[in-house]
Amino acid sequence: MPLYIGLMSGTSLDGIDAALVRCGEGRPEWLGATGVAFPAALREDLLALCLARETTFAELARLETAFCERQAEAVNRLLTETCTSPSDIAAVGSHGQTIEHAPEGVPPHTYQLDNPSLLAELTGCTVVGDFRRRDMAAGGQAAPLAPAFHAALFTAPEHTRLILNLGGIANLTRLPPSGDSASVLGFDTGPANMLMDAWCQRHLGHAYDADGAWAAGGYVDAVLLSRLLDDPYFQRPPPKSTGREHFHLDWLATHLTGNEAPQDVQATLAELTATSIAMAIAQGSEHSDTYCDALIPCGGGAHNTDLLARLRRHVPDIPLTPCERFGWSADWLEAGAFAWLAHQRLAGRPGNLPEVTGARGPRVLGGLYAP
Ligand SMILES: Nc1ncnc2c1ncn2[C@@H]1O[C@H](COP(=O)(O)OP(=O)(O)OP(=O)(O)O)[C@@H](O)[C@H]1O
Ligand SMILES: CC(=O)N[C@H]1[C@@H]2OC[C@@H](O2)[C@@H](O)[C@@H]1O[C@H](C)C(=O)O
Repeated sequence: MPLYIGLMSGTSLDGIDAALVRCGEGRPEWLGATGVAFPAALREDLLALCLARETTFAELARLETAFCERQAEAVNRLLTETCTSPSDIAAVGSHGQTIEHAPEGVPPHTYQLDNPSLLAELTGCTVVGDFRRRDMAAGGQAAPLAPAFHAALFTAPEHTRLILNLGGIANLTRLPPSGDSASVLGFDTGPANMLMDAWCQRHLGHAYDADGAWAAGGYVDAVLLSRLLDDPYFQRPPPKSTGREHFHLDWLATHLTGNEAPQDVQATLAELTATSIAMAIAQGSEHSDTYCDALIPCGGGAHNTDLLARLRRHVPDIPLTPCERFGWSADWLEAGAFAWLAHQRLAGRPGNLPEVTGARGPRVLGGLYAP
């Protein structure tokens, strides 16, 4: 079965994840992975671009090139670590760095910084890029795309499973036991770590709250929590997707009185993530009479013990089941999704689930860049 590399650099802006995956007719198989952190200056520049959304073409090209060089570093390191050569790789699936995601914009748009042509030159591999825009052109949200991959990986007869990605943003996939892709549910539930990371950076100077220890020592401010949960995004029915454009520190500031202790705000943000996920799980169960037997957390937030404890309290009936039990690491699942999506592209098969994204129909996603 052919080998693929998936590259994902998510909304947390922490760096590039690369996963080596064997894809064929059966379940995708995880073979190895590596990560390349962004140098601090690149991270700052990317974050500034996401927040200010103003730049020059020359600056855009500089960032795109620097980003692409880090991607090539990740691919080449993964090839070395796994004793694999570029000729063994059917394709590299490159997500790119989301700079702006505005499915409700006029016109709707989603922009991922990427240069698949340069990546093909730097790695000697075929590259598939630009995965999201075809779904959006067909009227979809262009996100989340991972649910189709989750379905290929985790669907099992007689099991209803939930996959929960805890990145900057949280997205939930609900897989029915039937394997009927039309019944898969998937959407972004709201912030996972994005607000907690930004608040932690502002008050402690740390990129994130390791294990959620700071949040665990604070008190949830019930009034603030209820104000945050009043945001219409949480009540909106799917299809829906979101990002940094909506959930940022200025959004949080509009709900603060200024008298809150920073640590209590952190605890409240952790509770916001857990509560909004629990609401999304309940929403997903409304039209189903099957019992969910596994909630599988993935993404960096799967390491946040405080967040997982809050989730357990909100959803006591569904066992939290480690991704590793299925032969995959929670840290590399999203990168694996883009390896699988590249495989779908080469096979001429759709990558989106229209029931998830709201697109007019299934579409083959991504453009192909030969080496
Ligand atoms: N030990 C840990 N304790 C607490 N949080 C952690 C830990 N390790 C990672 N994280 C969180 O995980 C985040 C990174 O997660 P991940 O790489 O899955 O996000 P992403 O892929 O960038 O985002 P998205 O899935 O929204 O695109 C960090 O920013 C941090 O908040
Ligand atoms: C526009 C964009 O980059 N969205 C990401 C982000 O990160 C998590 C969530 O928001 C999800 O919708 C998506 O990524 C995953 C890989 C997806 O498309 O399934």
